[in-house]
Amino acid sequence: MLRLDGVRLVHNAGTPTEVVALDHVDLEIPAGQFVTVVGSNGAGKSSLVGVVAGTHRPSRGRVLLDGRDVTRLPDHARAAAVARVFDDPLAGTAPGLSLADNLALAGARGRRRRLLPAVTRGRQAGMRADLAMLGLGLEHRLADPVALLSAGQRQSVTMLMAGLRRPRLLLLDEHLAALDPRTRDRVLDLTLRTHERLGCASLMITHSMRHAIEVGDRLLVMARGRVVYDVAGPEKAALTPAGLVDIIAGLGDAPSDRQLLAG
Ligand SMILES: Nc1ncnc2c1ncn2[C@@H]1O[C@H](COP(=O)(O)OP(=O)(O)OP(=O)(O)O)[C@@H](O)[C@H]1O
Repeated sequence: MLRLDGVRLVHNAGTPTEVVALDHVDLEIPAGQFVTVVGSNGAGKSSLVGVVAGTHRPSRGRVLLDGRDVTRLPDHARAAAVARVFDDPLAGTAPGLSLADNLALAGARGRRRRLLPAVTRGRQAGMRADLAMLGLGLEHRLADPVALLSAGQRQSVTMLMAGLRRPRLLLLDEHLAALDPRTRDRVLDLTLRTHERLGCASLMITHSMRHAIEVGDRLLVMARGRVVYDVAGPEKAALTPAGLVDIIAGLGDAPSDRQLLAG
């Protein structure tokens, strides 16, 4: 589904602040596979997501989605196929619009029609059913502006909206990082259900060693812009948080305090 061939990404190329964020990245993720990604601060994880989403253009190499070369396509041209959820819970929703309008827009995203679709009674009932699954009481607040929701409620809605777009690829960029433990578990549960329901490929960046090991089918470790460790199945299941920290530390990248704390 997703394929990267020899991807290199250089920030601020040709200037004194030039940084090689990705180098020689070859990666193939089939539809239905859920991949977790860990690595120290600055290892290149967000750069990888940016290259796949189309916000960063590689200096070398190719990005293919379902066999189609999208390397030169901007992010908005990939929006129908790729949904991205950021670590900032306030980033994924339009605060001035109602919850109903945000959900309606999510359903229309990536399609040709740009106008806000009418929210019919039937659609409202569907929205209420989706929101009820979050267990946050949001099914009674369809008319409220999203700005009135808490950060955790907004991130839950953002995850719901990502699924409504029926993407082929879910990019989760530390999307659980800012949430309290209970909301984090709910959003993770919703993430996994969305992945299963869509049968899409998913790439989840995390600083939680436990999530990296316990969630998904395959685990990648990045260091200095490269994928340096790639495990799946029993080998992944046999890892421990402490062992994974040791692997990262052994790569010469000191694990951050955040990783150690996240365990
Ligand atoms: N827009 C940018 N301009 C210049 N350098 C950048 C930019 N974005 C990232 N970098 C640099 O590229 C490298 C990889 O950064 P990236 O954000 O991909 O790492 P990361 O693994 O996601 O880190 P973190 O865990 O801290 O979020 C770092 O050295 C970073 O400073």
